[in-house]
Amino acid sequence: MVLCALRQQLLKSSSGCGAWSRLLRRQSHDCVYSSIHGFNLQEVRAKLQAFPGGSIDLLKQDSGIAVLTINNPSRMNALSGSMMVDLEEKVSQLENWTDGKGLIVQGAAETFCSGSDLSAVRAISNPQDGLKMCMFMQNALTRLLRLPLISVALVEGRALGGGAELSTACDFRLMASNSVIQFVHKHMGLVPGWGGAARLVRIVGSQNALKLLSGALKVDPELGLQIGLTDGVLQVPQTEVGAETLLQQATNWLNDYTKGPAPVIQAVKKVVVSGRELPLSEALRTEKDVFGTVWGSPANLQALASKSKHK
Ligand SMILES: CCC(=O)SCCNC(=O)CCNC(=O)[C@H](O)C(C)(C)COP(=O)(O)OP(=O)(O)OC[C@H]1O[C@@H](n2cnc3c(N)ncnc32)[C@H](O)[C@@H]1OP(=O)(O)O
Repeated sequence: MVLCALRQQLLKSSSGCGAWSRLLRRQSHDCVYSSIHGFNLQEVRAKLQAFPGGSIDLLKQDSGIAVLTINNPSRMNALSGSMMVDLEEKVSQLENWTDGKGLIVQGAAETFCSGSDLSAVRAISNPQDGLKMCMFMQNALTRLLRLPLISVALVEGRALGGGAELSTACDFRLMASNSVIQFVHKHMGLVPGWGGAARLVRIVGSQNALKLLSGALKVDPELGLQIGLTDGVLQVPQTEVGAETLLQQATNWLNDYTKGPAPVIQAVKKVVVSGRELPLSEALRTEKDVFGTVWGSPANLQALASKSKHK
């Protein structure tokens, strides 16, 4: 993300046309805010680091599926300032993971995330600091959603406030049978600020989003399925030995969408992101560029040679 400001500068000084400026413009989509918006990344990072606690743990597996764990159990996995910085660093690592295909975001100790750490929120309750944190988290969560990996939020227990917003920064949400997603912002005198409202409207439509935000409704798996916030329900394992854990169930679910070579899976995600976010002409040009990376690739040539049938 340090590169954002540089890219913006290059964009301004480039002639405005041609492949190079198009490439720069496309890459600069990764950041919502940079120095031209008065956003100073280093300053915000330093401010957030003053509120330590917990961690964000990343496990990249040989299968190409990574697990990102929000780990602050004594505060129901609330996000401290240092965890926000940690999250952004882990997103950077995932952006550079060439062998990656999928990502599962989960909470430690049987709950997802209770939002931002209220002790940090109280300490930075002035508008200037609040907006800086908001811009930082919008950048980090936008980059999370745009990763060239198929991502799933595994929601167990509660996803509250910023935790609910975090769940919308994944492509899919799987809810454990005992779980609840709740945008509690109204009860805190707030609205979502980490991009959660914009993403929610795109996931469930504006009517449902309005109900969820204005009523601070508790979304259980049944309601989640009904409105399209949830893509599947996982059974909380009983105590018997041999029962599948929620993480195993989520991995099995994700496996259906991540079978195949990493470059192909990543290309699929890229064309969907551009279709979702760009105006049609630009999305079509991006699709052409991504198509160019897989046409004649080893996976394509191998499939052609095997004369595969799709019965
Ligand atoms: C972006 C905007 C935001 O995210 S604003 C934050 C929105 N989130 C909230 O308001 C959540 C507030 N917390 C709660 O409602 C409850 O603690 C929930 C999560 C329902 C859990 O209840 P319960 O199972 O009874 O446990 P508890 O209250 O005893 O909590 C255990 C310890 O965790 C803490 N905790 C919980 N959430 C937070 C949080 N967001 N920030 C900081 N600490 C949190 C509780 O204070 C409690 O700590 P302690 O054991 O009293 O020291």
